[in-house]
Amino acid sequence: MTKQPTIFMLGAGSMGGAVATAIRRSGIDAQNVHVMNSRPESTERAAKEYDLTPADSLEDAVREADIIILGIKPYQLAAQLPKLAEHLSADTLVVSLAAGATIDTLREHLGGHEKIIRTMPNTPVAVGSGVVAVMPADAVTDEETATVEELFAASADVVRVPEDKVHQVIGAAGSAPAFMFYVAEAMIDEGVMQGLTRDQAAEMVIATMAGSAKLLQEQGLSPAEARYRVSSPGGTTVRGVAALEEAGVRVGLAKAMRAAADWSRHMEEG
Ligand SMILES: NC(=O)C1=CN([C@@H]2O[C@H](COP(=O)(O)OP(=O)(O)OC[C@H]3O[C@@H](n4cnc5c(N)ncnc54)[C@H](O)[C@@H]3O)[C@@H](O)[C@H]2O)C=CC1
Ligand SMILES: O=C(O)[C@@H]1CCC=N1
Repeated sequence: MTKQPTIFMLGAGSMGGAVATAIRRSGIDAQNVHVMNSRPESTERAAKEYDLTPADSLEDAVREADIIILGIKPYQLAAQLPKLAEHLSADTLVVSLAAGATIDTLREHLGGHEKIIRTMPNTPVAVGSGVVAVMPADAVTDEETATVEELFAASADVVRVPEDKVHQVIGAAGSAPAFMFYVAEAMIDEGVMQGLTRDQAAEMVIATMAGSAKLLQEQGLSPAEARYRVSSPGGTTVRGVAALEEAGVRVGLAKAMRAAADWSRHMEEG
């Protein structure tokens, strides 16, 4: 393997932690992944949980990094990025995970730094089954983008998209695990309502969700075709699907994706 990059994770919470796990899974050693959270105790906790190296000094961590991953909240970027700017080398790659922060905004907060890759990941990267959309700034070379994509390759479907598609990506991937969890939660609750234990209901619903996704991926069927194959004429499934239609679940899911995308646009407008 060629020399490993030195990576600095600024903020390893829900998403940064998942990305840190992906980076370690890609084969980067713990000594080459430095982390800093809001407080020293939180930094120590994240370093332990994700098997990373705690950073003592922001200045040193930024100076030593080949790649900096921004895992802080969008509203913190304006205050925190200028602190990084003065220690950045021109060729340090800054990778943002943040919703609602454009490459132009990031560049401005980083004092004109050009080597920026915007991404939109989702939390299943933690278990090696995520999605990461990658949006490089114009000044980033294909080779630099590939270096970052390699960090995610073992943990996610990596998709390069133009930056203006990020809002649709948030609805379909970034926020979407929460929509799936919501569906799972509702189905588990109803299973309990009907007399299954919570453990039984959770096991069945989660295994069915995972199995259904795997079936679509492996058999290449459209979701509609896969659904038809479950639906016996005059049987139980068609009645269930009719109830979903009556309850407006299809429209509800579409509205959820649209609301997430609309809010993403709103965040970018500031
Ligand atoms: N949670 C998710 O599923 C997704 C989140 N994102 C993006 O990821 C980013 C992080 O979101 P979450 O992980 O959900 O938030 P979080 O609140 O779980 O994590 C934020 C982390 O930043 C750290 N932090 C706060 N202030 C800091 C400072 N001054 N210096 C260093 N670290 C600091 C906190 O200690 C915490 O670990 C956001 O920009 C969000 O838009 C993107 C896609 C999905
Ligand atoms: O809720 C959020 O704003 C972040 C971005 C996508 C998923 N979580």
